Amino acid sequence: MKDERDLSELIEIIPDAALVVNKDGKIVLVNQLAAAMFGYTHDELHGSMLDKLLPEGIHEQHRQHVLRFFKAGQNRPMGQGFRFLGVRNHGDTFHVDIMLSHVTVKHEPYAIAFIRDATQFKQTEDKIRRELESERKQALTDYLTGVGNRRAFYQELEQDIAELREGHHSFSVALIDLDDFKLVNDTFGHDEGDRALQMIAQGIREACRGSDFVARIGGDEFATIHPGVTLADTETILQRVRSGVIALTKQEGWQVSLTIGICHCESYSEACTVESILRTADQAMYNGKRRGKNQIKIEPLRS
Ligand SMILES: Nc1nc2c(ncn2[C@@H]2O[C@H](COP(=O)(O)OP(=O)(O)OP(=O)(O)O)[C@@H](O)[C@H]2O)c(=O)[nH]1
Repeated sequence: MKDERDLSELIEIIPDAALVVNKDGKIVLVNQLAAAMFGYTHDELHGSMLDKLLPEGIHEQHRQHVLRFFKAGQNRPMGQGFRFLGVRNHGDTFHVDIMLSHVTVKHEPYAIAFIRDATQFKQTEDKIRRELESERKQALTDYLTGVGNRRAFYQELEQDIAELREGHHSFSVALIDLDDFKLVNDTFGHDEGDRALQMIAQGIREACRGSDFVARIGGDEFATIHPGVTLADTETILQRVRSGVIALTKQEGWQVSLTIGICHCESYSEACTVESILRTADQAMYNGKRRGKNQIKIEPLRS
């Protein structure tokens, strides 16, 4: 670039908001589009510090950024992860995408910044992020009861096994099967059966601790994971689950009891796999069913 005049003519004809700052962060040139974007007249911005266009909270961070930019000597194309919050004349903030290029005028280094209002872009990004998050949640939630589904249960269990392997907390898994639930459907109808499942899921969740995980993994079968517990703690929690659900269903006239099988993992061993933990808890539950239902059974985890 030959001189400042060339540069000021150039930035007026480009179709983006643009400004030129020296290495102290002072605005030495600004085009009409940039002034309008930030709600100033050209003269109000010309000669001001760039800080004027940024929220106070990021002034220091931005100064460091300018220093690094002049030191590194590299340009930053639009869309390469450089987004700042701008502040307009009247104080409202908005997201801006910035492209930075080095320019030398009479042997002095300057930065030329092309600025785009990213408000719309940011809103779209946020919307997509929220939609993805909600889809992810839905994919892991049981549609009827709102607790986790089978897929979520497997994910959670795999996570707990991985943490146990790294030496973290012990955990227990319980399979909770409703006794003679068919009778509820047969007596009160399927819709009432659905309502019973919803209330039972809620009852199980309320009887568990906040850190426990509850899922419905089959029609009338629930599963829970209890991190950081001893076997005795697990029994206490599941006694509470059992008596809570019995009281709740008695109150509603359904009279549902539970048979529960527990597998406790105290420390990591080769036997700590999803399959063998579930097989063990299932065996315990099956023993409970065989011995008359409405009880809690525990099986040791074997390889
Ligand atoms: N309302 C409703 N019923 C369901 C749902 N999923 C499964 N069931 C019912 O749950 C009952 C399960 O029956 P079984 O597997 O024989 O079990 P059970 O009657 O609880 O008997 P035991 O497990 O041997 O004590 C069946 O009547 C299914 O129709 C559901 O989403 N909604």
